[in-house]
Parts: sequence; C-alpha cells; structure tokens
Amino acid sequence: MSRPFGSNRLPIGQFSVSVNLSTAVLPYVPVICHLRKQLRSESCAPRFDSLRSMTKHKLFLLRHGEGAWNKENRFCSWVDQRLSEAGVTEAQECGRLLKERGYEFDIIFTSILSRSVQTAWLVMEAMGQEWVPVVKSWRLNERHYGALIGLNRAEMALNHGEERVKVWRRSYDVTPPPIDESHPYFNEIYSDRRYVTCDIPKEELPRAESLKEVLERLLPYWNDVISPQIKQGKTVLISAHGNSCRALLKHLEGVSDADIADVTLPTGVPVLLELDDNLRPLKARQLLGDPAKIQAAIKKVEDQGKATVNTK
Ligand SMILES: O=C(OP(=O)(O)O)[C@H](O)COP(=O)(O)O
Repeated sequence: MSRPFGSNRLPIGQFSVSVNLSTAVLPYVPVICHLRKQLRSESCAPRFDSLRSMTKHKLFLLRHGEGAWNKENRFCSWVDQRLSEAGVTEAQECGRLLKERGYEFDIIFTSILSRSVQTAWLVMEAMGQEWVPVVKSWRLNERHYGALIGLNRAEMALNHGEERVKVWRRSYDVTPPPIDESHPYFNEIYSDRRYVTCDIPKEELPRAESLKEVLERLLPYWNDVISPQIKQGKTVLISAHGNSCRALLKHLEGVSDADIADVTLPTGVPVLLELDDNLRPLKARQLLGDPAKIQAAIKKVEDQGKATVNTK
C-alpha cells in the first residue's frame, strides 16, 4: 500500500503522531493536512515566536525597612544602622504580603549592611522560607554619600537650598564631596572588618559615589552572579537600598539619566519585575501593596529633602 507521507509518522506542528494509514484513517487525511497548513500559516507563526521570547522571570527588588537614620532624616549610606521598630514591622508585613501572593524565592541577595540583611531575614521568616540561601556583597551596598554621611537633609536644604539637595540626592552623575579621615564616621566605616572581605582591596573602596558610579560597581555583580541565577530559572529577591535598587532599575528598564531623578523607592515595598529571557522587562515595574499607602510612602521620602525644621 502506498504511504502518502512517506512513513507512518505524521508531523503536526512540533509534534508527530503515529498513524495507521488504514482505510479507516484515510478519510481524515485532508483534515489533518488542513491543520498542518494552519499551524504553518503566517497568522500562527508570530504567535509561537512571541511565546518563545515571552518566558517570564520574576525578580523582586526591595529597599530595606525603615532604618534608624531614615527616621532621623540623616544620610545613612555606609553607616551600619539597624532597622527601627517601624522598619521591622515593614519587613514583616512585606514578607506576609509576598507569602499571601504565593511567591517563593530560590535565592536572596543582600548588601553587607545590616539593615538589608535584617530585612531579608524578617521577610524569609514571615514567608516560612528561612532555608533559602542568602548571598551578600558590598556591591549591593547603598550609594556612598561621601562627606554628606550623617547630615540631616532638612537642615541641608535650609543651608544650601532644596534644589541643591535634590541634585545631591537624585541626579545621575553628580558625585558628592568625598569622605576623608576627619569625618566623624570615617573610622567606623573603614575599620569595619566586613570591608576586608570585599572583592577589591579596602583602599580601592569608594569614598563617595554618584548613582552612575553605583551602577558601575554593581553591574559586574549583576552580570556575573545575579543574572545567571535568574536565567537558570530561579526566583531572586534582592534586599538592598534605595539607590542601589534605583541603579539596577535604571539599567534594567533603560530609564534615562534625567528620568531616574523622579524614581523614588519607599522602604519595605517590594518591586516586582517580570523579565524575558534576555532579562528585559515585559511590562512596567509593579510596586506591591496598597497603592495609597505606597504613594504616601514615596511622598514621605521625597519630602525628606524639604527645608522643614526637623523636630525629631
Ligand atoms: O542610606 C540611605 O538609603 P537606604 O535607607 O535605602 O539605605 C540613604 O541615606 C538614602 O538617602 P536618599 O533617599 O536621600 O538617597
């Protein structure tokens, strides 16, 4: 008996089916041929192509819960403040929210500053996922605010003007004056033994950074360590800082140098990014939680640079 397809395996799209070409099947061959044609038609092909590149990776960025100096409105940066009572609650609530939504992490990255590590622990505890590995790097540390470390933002706005403070806080490529040995927090930072564990000599660690410089020290870590984990299909949480998360967002979303000035991250609010296989965002970032509360928290961070008298 002749075989119309040369064998008894009939390809349909990506699959093939075993066909017994008996006289009982032969009447259906035109229908099968029609289906094959449809699958190959131009109207079908793009749909499959886009499905292939649409593989979603979920990446979560988190600015730690409120720290003691967030509360006092001081530039904290590389000073190792722990979470305030409100910051502990924020981190726990963040963990509960992530649990309620059914998210599961495979690996967590933090800076080597206690407030980001403590936040990761509290999130994991609230999610019942304490076993998840945590990897720490100075490359996720907060931006180094140089000589501004420890200063009160509202007092600076009074002395230098709100515009100047906004430039120091939010511009992309303005580096604040560097910290030197006369600074009250210099020794506390540079004699801390955590900074001999870094992948560069202590002497080469920054003394002040613009957001651009934060991105430059963060990118090798993102490219070599974090992104391979995501590409392997792992769900990653990065528990870090306002400006290290902003730098990464700028990179991933392609935010312009000018527009990044208007991106503000509140403490304790997880940011969900859905990425394709090339780690490009598939849609806009999502700040998870009550939108009204999130807007209020963003405004609070922005208002920290206003010249109001700080009574706390
Ligand atoms: O330590 C800081 O950020 P963090 O609270 O995210 O670690 C900075 O002082 C944040 O200051 P900014 O919001 O003026 O950039």
